[in-house]
Amino acid sequence: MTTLEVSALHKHYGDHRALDGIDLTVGQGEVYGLLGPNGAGKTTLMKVVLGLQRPTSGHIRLFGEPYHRSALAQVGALVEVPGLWPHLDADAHLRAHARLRGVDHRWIDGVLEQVRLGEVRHRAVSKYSLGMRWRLGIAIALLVRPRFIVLDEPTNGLDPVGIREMRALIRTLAGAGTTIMVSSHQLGEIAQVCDRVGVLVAGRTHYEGPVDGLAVDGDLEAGFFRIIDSVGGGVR
Ligand SMILES: Nc1ncnc2c1ncn2[C@@H]1O[C@H](COP(=O)(O)OP(=O)(O)OP(=O)(O)O)[C@@H](O)[C@H]1O
Repeated sequence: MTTLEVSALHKHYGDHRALDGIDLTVGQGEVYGLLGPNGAGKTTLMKVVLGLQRPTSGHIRLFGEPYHRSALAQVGALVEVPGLWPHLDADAHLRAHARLRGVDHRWIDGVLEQVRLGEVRHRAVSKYSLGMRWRLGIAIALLVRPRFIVLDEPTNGLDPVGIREMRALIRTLAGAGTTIMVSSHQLGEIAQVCDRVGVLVAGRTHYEGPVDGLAVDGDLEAGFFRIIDSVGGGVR
């Protein structure tokens, strides 16, 4: 069973083709890495999949069914920096989101443990590190106990410790059977955590397959740049 199938997906802003015929498939239980230079269309793709942007044309299937917004109840997402209230603590954030999404408050304890924020649940978010803020964003996404999680650059701005924690969290979630799509500029991170990758350049899919298949003589970066160079640098 596939979790996500995207075919011939277009999103145009006037004359600008942010997505110019994307094809990709995310299998159930897979950690799928979305790679691509700035402006490749990674965030736009995620927003379209999450129903935050309307596609210009193309097809999406979620959980094996034609796209329908009701399926989004089983999808958790963190796209761009999580919107948090600095003066509130993690507990208050999760209670507010649980109320909004009709989720039982009893999940909150478990979710806080999953992202390892249990000990600081009563500390105001203004005193959190960036890594802790990202983890709270993921905790909010986890409240609905999603089958599929979409994470847009969750290691952006994190130090090596924060990156390692995020990697561990992604692995834990995947180990529990959740399908994950994660975008990143960190090739090494993607290689360590993902089963398969898709490389987008200028709104199109230029590679999809195992991480190893992207590398040239074992060099992931060389493989990545070979793709980008083959499409004129992907500059937009
Ligand atoms: N609302 C918008 N209106 C017009 N153009 C947009 C809009 N959103 C995105 N774009 C353009 O669409 C293209 C794809 O942007 P997108 O943010 O999806 O790329 P990305 O791969 O996520 O880039 P980055 O790695 O920098 O986050 C870019 O050229 C961007 O300028």
